[in-house]
Amino acid sequence: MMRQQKCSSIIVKDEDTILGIWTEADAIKLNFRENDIGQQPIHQFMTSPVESVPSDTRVGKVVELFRQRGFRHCLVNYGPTQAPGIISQTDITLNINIDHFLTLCKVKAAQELCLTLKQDTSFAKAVETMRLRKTDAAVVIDDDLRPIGIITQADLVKVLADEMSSPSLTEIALKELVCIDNEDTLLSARDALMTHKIRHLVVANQQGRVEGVISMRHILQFLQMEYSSQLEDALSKRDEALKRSMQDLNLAERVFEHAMEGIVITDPTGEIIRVNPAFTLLTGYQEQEVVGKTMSVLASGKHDAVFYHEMWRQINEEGQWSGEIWNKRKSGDLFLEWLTISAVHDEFNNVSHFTGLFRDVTEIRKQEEKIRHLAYFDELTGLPNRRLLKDRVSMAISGAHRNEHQLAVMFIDLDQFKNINDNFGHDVGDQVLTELAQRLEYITRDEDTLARLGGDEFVILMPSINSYEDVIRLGTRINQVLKDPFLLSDDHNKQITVSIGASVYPDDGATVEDLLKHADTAMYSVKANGRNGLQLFSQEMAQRSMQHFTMEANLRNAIERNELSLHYQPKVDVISGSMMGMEALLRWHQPQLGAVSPAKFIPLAEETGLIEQIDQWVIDSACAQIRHWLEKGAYPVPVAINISPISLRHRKLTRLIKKALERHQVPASLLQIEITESAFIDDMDCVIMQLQTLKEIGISIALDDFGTGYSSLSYLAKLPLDELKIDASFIHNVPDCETSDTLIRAITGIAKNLNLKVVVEGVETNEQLSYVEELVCDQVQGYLTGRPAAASVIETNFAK
Ligand SMILES: Nc1nc2c(ncn2[C@@H]2O[C@H](COP(=O)(O)O[C@H]3[C@@H](O)[C@H](n4cnc5c(=O)[nH]c(N)nc54)O[C@@H]3COP(=O)(O)O)[C@@H](O)[C@H]2O)c(=O)[nH]1
Repeated sequence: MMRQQKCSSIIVKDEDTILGIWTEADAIKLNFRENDIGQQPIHQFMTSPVESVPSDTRVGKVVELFRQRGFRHCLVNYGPTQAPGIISQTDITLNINIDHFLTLCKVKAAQELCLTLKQDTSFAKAVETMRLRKTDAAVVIDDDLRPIGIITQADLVKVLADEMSSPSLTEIALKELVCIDNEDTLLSARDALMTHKIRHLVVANQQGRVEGVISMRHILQFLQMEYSSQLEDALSKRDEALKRSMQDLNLAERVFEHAMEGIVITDPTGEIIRVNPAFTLLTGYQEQEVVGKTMSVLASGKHDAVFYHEMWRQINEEGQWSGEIWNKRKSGDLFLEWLTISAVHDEFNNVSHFTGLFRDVTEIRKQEEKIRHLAYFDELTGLPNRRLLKDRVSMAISGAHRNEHQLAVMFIDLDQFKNINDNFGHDVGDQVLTELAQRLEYITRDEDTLARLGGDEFVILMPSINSYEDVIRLGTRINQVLKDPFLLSDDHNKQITVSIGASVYPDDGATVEDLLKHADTAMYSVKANGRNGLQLFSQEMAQRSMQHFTMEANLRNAIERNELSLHYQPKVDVISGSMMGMEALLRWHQPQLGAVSPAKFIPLAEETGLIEQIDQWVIDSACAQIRHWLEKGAYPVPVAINISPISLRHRKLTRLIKKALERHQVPASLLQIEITESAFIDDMDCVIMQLQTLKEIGISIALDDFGTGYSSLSYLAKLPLDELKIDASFIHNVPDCETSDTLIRAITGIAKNLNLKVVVEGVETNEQLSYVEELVCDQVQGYLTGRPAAASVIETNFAK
């Protein structure tokens, strides 16, 4: 029946019920050794149940089914009203449009190793072998192994149909044997199968040796394999993409939820759809309070319609806008935010959403503003700083130059501000500076600039003055506002004074630097002359300031360069004329400048802070010298050293002196300290404490230059003094000057009452000595009894 119908399968039915299918492949299941094989009922050998697919099943699915189950046929169901059809591998191979693909593939990629049967193999044996090897074709070969025919499942069906009993293989392998090269394309293999209407081609290599067979099944299986691998590839790519997009979505959600920036998503009309938690945190609005509303819920009212119009124009034209915008929190507080609005487009390039991303920049802007302010203003007083002052002076110079007028720069420095800091602490110092700034601001004009350069230095710029008188008038006003004392502590008020130096454009300089430098120089001149005053700059000052500068630079190296030395001046007993002591006087021999007077360099050292180092050197050198004299066996007399008020304020002074005495093994009784009245001006208690300690260890103390300073006699009783030295200026005027005479007598009287030794300084003449002899004075010190001299020279006095 199959041969008549030229088909490869038969559906076996019982009435309308399909029981199974019998294909050529099932023929291989038959036992061809049995004689009545053709009489066996078909249901014993058919495949049942029949695999079926709905008619709309995709070809790929059917191919996959064939591959999984090893079928070559499958029933196609058209529903209850229509008879089913059969789809075979051949149908698929012939009908799917895969020519292009088949051209690209070679026969060897799809061929199958074939079963070869010698031509004298029995038919039953051949069928058995084919069944066991599960092959649908076998190549019959001659004794030289050359192919002479091919047996397929269709040939087995033919044997059945013709009821042949034990035919030889050459009898049934009558079908044309078509060979194909294994390098040929699958397309030519398929075409050869169709052209010759055969199921199998023998695949031979270039030498004509049988390599295998290829059939429609093999071609289809190959396609199927390729198809599934490509499908698998496509599916895994799709899965990967899906996974990635899920991850992306997940990530986007997490970013949305945890972002520090507020995020708002609106629909194309601007209606809010979603906001993130940061939005709530920044604006105070919960999501449900803003969903369905527009962003105008946050409007601060600080921006006009033009601003918003321009913003939306940019979003519509460029898809994005970024900028700073003031918005309003739910609480009503305004805040500055950095906002980026972006348009989101769908696949048709229509706006599907708008996203707004913002962060609160109010604090950052405030900080920036603060940094900008700090760059130009002093933090403590809020006044313009040096940088801003320089800008203003520069502008004022341009204005003055253009309009041909004068301007003035006043340099103001607090007198003895260091003492306030040292004694009352930096907080009180800051308070004084702040109050001073306020008082100065009060008296400056709107057009003036009051600046703080740092420390206790202030500058007033007067951008336009009519004459020098204006500067002096302002100086007077400054003194007036300083008349009221400053409160330093609950029980301590202090009147503060300032030293002011002024320079005027164009007379004193044409540049910012020159005007400031010259005002500073003038201010220093006030300091040098006892502070608390106003000085206008002059050219001589410039010269002096230059010398000052050179001297300071040299003084810094004086100790290391061994340029300092001590000279000694005898203190002589008025009655006996014996040397009772010596005063060590510092000498500086600078190679270029020559001998520089201590009257010049000591104030400079005090100003620059070098004095402490110098005083240390003096203490150590004097002790070393005393030890030297002691070792030489010289008659020991106390050596007085001058200690600056600045060193006296530091507690470490007593420690230094003690150490020097120890180091050089000098008895404290051979050392005397000379101090001046100015040492008590600022912190008398501290100085008294230091002196008491020194006194306790046996050092005697002399008060120098008495009568020239503050001469407040009340403190004399409080001080642990041993000696009072009457300043040389008094003795120079006696006996002619009555005032000096009265004063000397009064001073000696007080000293005697306080049980203090009296030394008269500056005695140069015998007349002055006679005068002193009449008084009840103890000692004299002056050129008459001995000029200050080097240690080696003074040694000769010991003998006297
Ligand atoms: N802190 C320190 N100060 C010191 C030190 N050494 C000196 N000085 C102080 O420098 C000032 C000037 O001192 P100097 O130039 O040495 O002058 C002293 C004497 O040479 C001078 N003198 C002495 N007798 C006479 C005299 O008969 N006539 C006259 N015209 N001058 C005379 O007087 C100065 C001594 O002054 P005083 O100290 O007040 O006794 C001076 O203030 C020194 O104190 C130092 O090491 N450290």
